[in-house]
Amino acid sequence: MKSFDEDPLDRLIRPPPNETPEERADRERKEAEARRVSDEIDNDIRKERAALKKQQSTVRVLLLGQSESGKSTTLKNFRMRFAPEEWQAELVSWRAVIQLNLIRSVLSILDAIKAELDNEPNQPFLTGDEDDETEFLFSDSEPGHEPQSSSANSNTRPLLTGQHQLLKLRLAPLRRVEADLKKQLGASAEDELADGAASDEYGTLGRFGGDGGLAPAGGALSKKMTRSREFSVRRLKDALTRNTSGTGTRSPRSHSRSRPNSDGSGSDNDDVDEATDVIANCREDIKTLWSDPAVGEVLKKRDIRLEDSAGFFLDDVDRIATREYVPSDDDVVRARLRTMGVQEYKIKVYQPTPFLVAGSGITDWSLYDVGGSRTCRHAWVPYFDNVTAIIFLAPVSCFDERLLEDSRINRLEDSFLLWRDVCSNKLLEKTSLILFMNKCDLLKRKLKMGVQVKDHLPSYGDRPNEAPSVVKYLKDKFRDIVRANTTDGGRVAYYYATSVTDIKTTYATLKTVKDIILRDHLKSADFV
Ligand SMILES: Nc1nc2c(ncn2[C@@H]2O[C@H](COP(=O)(O)OP(=O)(O)OP(=O)(O)O)[C@@H](O)[C@H]2O)c(=O)[nH]1
Ligand SMILES: [Mg+2]
Repeated sequence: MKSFDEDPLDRLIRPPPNETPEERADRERKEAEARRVSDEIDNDIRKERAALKKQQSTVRVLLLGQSESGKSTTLKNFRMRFAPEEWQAELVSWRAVIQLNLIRSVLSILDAIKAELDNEPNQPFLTGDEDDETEFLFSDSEPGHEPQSSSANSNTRPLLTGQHQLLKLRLAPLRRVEADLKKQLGASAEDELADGAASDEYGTLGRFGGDGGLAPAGGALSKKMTRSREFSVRRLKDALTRNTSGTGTRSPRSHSRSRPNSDGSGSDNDDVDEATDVIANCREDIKTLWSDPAVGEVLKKRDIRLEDSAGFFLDDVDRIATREYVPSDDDVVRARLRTMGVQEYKIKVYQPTPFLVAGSGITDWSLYDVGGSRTCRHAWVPYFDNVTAIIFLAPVSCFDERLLEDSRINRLEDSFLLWRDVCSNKLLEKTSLILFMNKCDLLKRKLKMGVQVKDHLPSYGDRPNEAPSVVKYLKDKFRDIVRANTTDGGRVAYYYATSVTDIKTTYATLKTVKDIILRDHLKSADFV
């Protein structure tokens, strides 16, 4: 009689009766192989689960916005505060970038001097599309700005003398240093080509063409002149590692010891690379150039405002053009290096209670910094998948400026269109939206100088021409775009007025933003 206690499974796996030793060995071999395969599968499943968990627990933040909106600057602030060791280790390798920024300003002045000495007319920044009359939200009256005619120079007394000619010659070695530094950082010919050759093939996120139809703005020429010297690198981390030692991989000076400094003191530091040495030798000449009233007049006449351009370090020559120069936090935050493609930064952020993940105080963050010019924007979309938060940078001081890559488009208009694309993108439906209305310091400066918002943004009407009122007005506009472009009109976005070159106030904002992102992340991952 069959026992009810008998385990049916046991019966199945029980060795057959009368098993020969050979049969037994064969069975055991097969069983061992089956166990090995089973263990392997279990292992793979475990690994996949761990990877998925890690991916889900990684906070992914995308920095978006047009070119020169402040994305990389925001990222630098973030890394400085939340990955301080890595930041400190990287500081010295930014020296070459800052030196290049400084040289760029000097060479822009030398170009202007050359143009003046050659009696070249001030070239207006034309695109060939000036007939397009389409109006959007913005108008382009810029009272008082008239392009200069080519005969404007001929009747005036010469501003420059032989002294300026001499200064130009003495500073000429900086052209070679510029080329050397770019090579060292790995700025490719392709990158430099991209500087001036942006097409309008891509709209905001690839969907929109330019419909501003506006005449060129006054500041465009000055921007164009400095922009043509702008550079970028394919992989910032690689470029910086090449310079990590500060002097290590950079070529030692070869000729400079025989040359006295422009202050006549002679060079005394043998352990310095050639670029730093040449720049230090040029210090006094750079100062003379920048403080010269006639040069100032030439720049003004040619509508070149270096102070307003990215990576402006001419007021810091005394500190930077030395052999001992080590960049400060502020310098690195203000340094300009155009982003190409998408650059990923992984950092570990320590988060004290109450947002602990599975008992650990550390969260993995992946921050993505993207190139903001129109030709770069098609590269953003693949990163929209599974992104925790977007920090969108909209420079609010740009209400009277044009895109460098398409001078028909007002920069503020471009930011609105881009924000609209982000808000309405299905892939980003669950993503936290954080808007930085950036460059408030420049907005204040511009309004103080008397630039009228309503002249460029007619709908602003007779509201006060003051920063708080402008920021509030723009915030409402951005919020209206969120409401109009999301399925549930109640989607929450977070708005901040920022000046991200101010590292102190930005720290306060970033602390709040970090908490918001983490809270939303934990909520969506069901950790809380
Ligand atoms: N005064 C001022 N300058 C700013 C501010 N934010 C950024 N900048 C400067 O503007 C320049 C451009 O900033 P980036 O952060 O490089 O701009 P980006 O958005 O990364 O630009 P792309 O890499 O071209 O897409 C830099 O020289 C910054 O120092 C700000 O709030 N105030
Ligand atoms: Mg950038």
